[in-house]
Amino acid sequence: MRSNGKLDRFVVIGGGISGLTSAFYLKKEAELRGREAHITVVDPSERIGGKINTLRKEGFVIEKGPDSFLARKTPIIDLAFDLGIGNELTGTNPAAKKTYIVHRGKLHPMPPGLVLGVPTEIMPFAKTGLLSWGGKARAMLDFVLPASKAEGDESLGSFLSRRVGPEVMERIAEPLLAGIYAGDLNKLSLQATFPQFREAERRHGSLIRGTRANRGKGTAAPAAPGRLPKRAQGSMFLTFQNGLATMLEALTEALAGCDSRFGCKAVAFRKNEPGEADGPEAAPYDVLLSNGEILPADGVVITAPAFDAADLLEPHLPVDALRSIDYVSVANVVMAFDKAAIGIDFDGSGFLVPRSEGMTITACTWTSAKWLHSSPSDKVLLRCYVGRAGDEEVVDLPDGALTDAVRRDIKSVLGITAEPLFTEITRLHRSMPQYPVGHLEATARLRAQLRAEMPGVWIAGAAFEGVGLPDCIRQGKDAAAIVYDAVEG
Ligand SMILES: Cc1cc2nc3c(=O)[nH]c(=O)nc-3n(C[C@H](O)[C@H](O)[C@H](O)COP(=O)(O)OP(=O)(O)OC[C@H]3O[C@@H](n4cnc5c(N)ncnc54)[C@H](O)[C@@H]3O)c2cc1C
Ligand SMILES: Cc1c2[nH]c(c1CCC(=O)O)Cc1[nH]c(c(CCC(=O)O)c1C)Cc1[nH]c(c(CCC(=O)O)c1C)Cc1[nH]c(c(C)c1CCC(=O)O)C2
Repeated sequence: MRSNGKLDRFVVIGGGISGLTSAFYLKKEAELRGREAHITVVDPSERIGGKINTLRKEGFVIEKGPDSFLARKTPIIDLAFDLGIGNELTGTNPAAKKTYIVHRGKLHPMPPGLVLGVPTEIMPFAKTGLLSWGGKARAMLDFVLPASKAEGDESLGSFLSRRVGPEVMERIAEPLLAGIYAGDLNKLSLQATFPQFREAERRHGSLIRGTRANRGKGTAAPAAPGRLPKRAQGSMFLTFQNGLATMLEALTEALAGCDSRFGCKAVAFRKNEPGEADGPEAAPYDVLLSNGEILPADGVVITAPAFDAADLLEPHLPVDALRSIDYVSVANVVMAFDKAAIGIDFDGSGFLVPRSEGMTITACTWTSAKWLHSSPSDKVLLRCYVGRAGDEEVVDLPDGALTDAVRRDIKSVLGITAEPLFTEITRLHRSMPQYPVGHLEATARLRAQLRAEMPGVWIAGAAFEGVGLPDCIRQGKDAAAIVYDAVEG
């Protein structure tokens, strides 16, 4: 495959966590293989990191995008240690582990034993004020309803309403899962989001029984917790004590010697047939940039969102798999207060709001309680979320109207009327990919076509095999090995 005897040239499209990880591990692959690589990262934004966006201000560490990751998913922990920043990891405040759900305007603690909305302990579930007796009884039918014999994918919503009934789905599962995908459960693929649910039904004849059997298996602490700093051990969620941007800073340093084009978009992609392009610069692919530059490439990793990736690949391949991934727009409103002006000592990480409550916010994180490093000790930091599938117009309300709506909800649930010290609004348009039913097969087909028709080109990132930061990192790392294998031939 190599057309230039000395150098392997790679273009990474997208400077979010998937692309940066890919560039980092491409560099490592080159070292391992004893080869020399020239790597260029391209991104239309002037700012590195894609969705990751940490603001450090007045002693606060404010996450405007993702705020943490699941400790049991190790690729991000491996990357942290590969980057030499493992000692910066930190866990949630052990005194703020509870999560609440709003029901009829009031906060109810999530019953202990819920795993992703599935009850695994019967007593707390039986006692919760979140559900009616009918709703609880309907959920218990899961123990006796036969497992579906149908093969193939279905929606998360159809599965959950089949197994535990509409009330558990609407009052618990939907808000909880909206706190991951901001999605409509009736459209999200079960296989691409929670394949373990279907597996529980298949193997144990019941979602609840299966979830109980799996509880503790790989769900809590990460493998080899001993390598984590003490303050990170035993926590389900982790982050860095100076924010997720720590990872971007370490990656920037590790990628010194690589090239980048920030503020510049990849606009097209040319595949050169052998013999078609000549000269010392000739390469199997050319990536055309919005500034008119052409980057010759032996290997390309595309990590742009599916709709942007589709524009690039459309002239070469069928891209319906990419076009069928919808994206939901969300926003978050972060407010800082003087602790003295609030007068509540919150004992949880935050609360979720079911759609049926008719509020603007979908969730609220009591950030200063969940993450002790995030705020000075005499301050309170709240992060409120708006926008979910079917309710996205709210994201584009003008700043004043958005803040007013959020403050109305905070007043009605928490009684907070204090004036914020400052407010930070972040809008993330088309930011949450919604994996449609059949997503995994469609992705596999697309990748098989890429392998066959465009060796050396790969596609990875949040649109494909998991939206979580660790999943993006795993995909970026895999992409580096796959693309390098193809380039080395
Ligand atoms: C509000 C929000 C909260 C979240 N919270 C969490 C959380 O707490 N924990 C967690 O694990 N995950 C969370 N996620 C998910 C996670 O943040 C994302 O899935 C992940 O950051 C995506 O990384 P990525 O590199 O795949 O994509 P992105 O970060 O979107 O990067 C893709 C990049 O491609 C660039 N691009 C687009 N078109 C082109 C082009 N033509 N040429 C070149 N570049 C292009 C874009 O500018 C962008 O920078 C959250 C997501 C959102 C939106
Ligand atoms: C309770 C709650 C959740 N999520 C949230 C709360 C609010 C209160 C609080 O902070 O405690 C906040 C949140 N987190 C996320 C959203 C959606 C996007 C947005 O609007 O910003 C929202 C609204 C993304 C996410 N939240 C999470 C991810 C990562 C998912 C992954 O790694 O697969 C994302 C993109 C993690 C998360 N988030 C939640 C669970 C149960 C999980 C773990 C899922 C699992 O065990 O697999 C629920």
